[in-house]
Order: sequence, then structure tokens, then C-alpha cells
Amino acid sequence: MSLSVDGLRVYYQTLKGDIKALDGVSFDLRDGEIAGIAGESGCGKSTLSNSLIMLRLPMKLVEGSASLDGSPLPIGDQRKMNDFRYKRISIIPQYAMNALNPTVKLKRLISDLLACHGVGYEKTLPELNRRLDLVGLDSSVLKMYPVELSGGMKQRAVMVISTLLNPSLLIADEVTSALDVSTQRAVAEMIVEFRDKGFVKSIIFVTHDISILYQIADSILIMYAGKLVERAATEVIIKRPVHPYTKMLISSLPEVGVHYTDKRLKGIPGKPPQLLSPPRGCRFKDRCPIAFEKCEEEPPMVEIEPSHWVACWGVN
Ligand SMILES: Nc1ncnc2c1ncn2[C@@H]1O[C@H](COP(=O)(O)OP(=O)(O)OP(=O)(O)O)[C@@H](O)[C@H]1O
Repeated sequence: MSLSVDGLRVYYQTLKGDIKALDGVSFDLRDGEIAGIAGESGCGKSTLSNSLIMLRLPMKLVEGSASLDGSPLPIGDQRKMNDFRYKRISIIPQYAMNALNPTVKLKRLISDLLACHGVGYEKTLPELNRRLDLVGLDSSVLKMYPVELSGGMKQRAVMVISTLLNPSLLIADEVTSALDVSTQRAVAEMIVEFRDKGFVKSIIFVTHDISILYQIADSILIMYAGKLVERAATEVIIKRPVHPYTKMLISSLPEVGVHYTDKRLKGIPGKPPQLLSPPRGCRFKDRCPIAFEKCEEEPPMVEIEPSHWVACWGVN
């Protein structure tokens, strides 16, 4: 098993109280798996990604654990996490394109980063050039400042940089959101190629865009208000979702070839709950068309068929 996350609870400490952004999340990632994480804005996707690599204030680890390739991942101890970060687990953060230091050329940025991890730049250069070539970038970009690169070029450069030391796990957080549709597709395909070539073993791909996941993910985890509500193979989530929230999320997507003058796209009525004081029981119940009394209790995640997990009293 590449990654195991067990009962992870991560809150943000604020003056108003704790924001329960991640409230008891458990899942496993197989070797070689690309798992997509989807859900509405604010459901905790980035909190999950960030807590696996850098859990820092105002975040606090309330409960739970994680392991990578069978070894405990010390997510609550940032000093110990230094041994894992970049070498064994790497992240392409949200807005990564803007994360490149604008005042230094790419060569300097990469050599400083490698030096921090005790790796020589010259030794890595042949592989760096090979990978830049693979993503369609000329090695001359190394002599450029980030501002001289287009958004798509920066995103590809960040992909190469973050996977240069062949980490076991790559977390890609909204890497395609700020790109035009054709660049989105190219970047998504490169992510798969990086896995296929063994540059990374497994990938967590966080996005709002389920259609991208349909193209690249092996499995999809659906989050709602700090919890996982459904998890299954991509085909299953897209073609026969079971949780009412997943069903509504999928039915709010446009279908290719359908004229929306004939059929109206349905949104999900209502708003997700405040995570400062989330409701008891199922967090989706106030928006759910099949909610009943039992939903006042928290639904457990149940495997309703092999590798298909759902947390809903209406289907369990
Ligand atoms: N630094 C912070 N301090 C307090 N609350 C925060 C902080 N960062 C995030 N939150 C809250 O935690 C919850 C989860 O946020 P998170 O960014 O993980 O969601 P997300 O699903 O990644 O959203 P998006 O898709 O918009 O990026 C939200 O309610 C958010 O308001």
C-alpha cells in the first residue's frame, strides 16, 4: 500500500473557535494508483493535501495518522517530516505557477532546492534536461526568470521540479484550474505519463473538475464538509454513483453532445454547512432529497460492493 490515512482530523484554530476542516478521513492508496479528490469549494480538499506534507499553524492535528509505503508518516512533527518532504512525498500546490520565486532564474531555484536535500545539481542535470524535454520545454528555460514563461510552461516546469527526486507520492492540488482547456488536458496527461514512467509511484489529484478525473484517475474520493462521503473506481463514481451528494455533483456536469436549450443543468440547492459548528449526524442532510430521521446520527463509511465505499444511511 502506498499511502494509508486513518481517521485524520485536522482543524484550523481561529479566534472564533476550531474550523473542523477535516473530520475523520480514512482511505488507502494502492501502489501506482491515481486517486482524484473532488468536492465543492471549502470541503477540505486542500486541507487534506497540505496536512499530508506540511501541517502548520493555524492547522492542528487533532487525531489520526498516516503511513507511506508501510512506514509511519510523522505528519504532526514538522522536523521529522523534513526527511519525507520532496524526496518521498511532494506537492504541486494550488497556484503553483505563482509559487516560483520571481527574482531567480530556474537554474538557481532548482539547484538551491536540490542542495537543501543534499543532492548535487550537476549530477541531476541530465535527468532534469530529459524531463524538461518530455514535457515539451527547452533546456533554455533554466536560464529564464519565471515571468518569462507562460502559465502552462510554468505549470510544466513545476511538475518537473516537484518530481525530480522520484517521490513515492505526488499531491497535485488544482494543477489544471488556471489553464485553458487544451493546456489542462496536456498537463493532466503528463501527470499520468509521470506515473507510467515511474517518476512518481502514486498520485493524489485534487480538483473541482470531475471531467479531468474521468480522463486520468483510477479512483475518485468525494468529499463533503470535511468528510469523505463516497469512494470507488472512477467509472463507478461517474456512471453509477450512490451517495445523493455524488449523484447531484455528477448530474450538475455538462454532457458532451447534449443541447442545454432542451435540458437544464441542475445545480445543488442550498449551501454546505459552516465548519465552525457543523451539524450533528450526516453533514449533507439539510440538502439531501432522501434525508430521514436516522441521518441525525453520523453515517459510517460502508463497503457496499468490493472497493466501493459510501457513508449514507439511505443506501447502507
Ligand atoms: N488558514 C485557515 N484558517 C481558517 N480556516 C481555514 C483556513 N484555511 C482553510 N480554512 C477553512 O477550512 C475549510 C476547508 O478549506 P480547504 O481550503 O481545505 O477547502 P478546499 O476543498 O480545498 O476548497 P477549494 O476547492 O476552494 O480550494 C473551509 O471551511 C475553509 O474556510
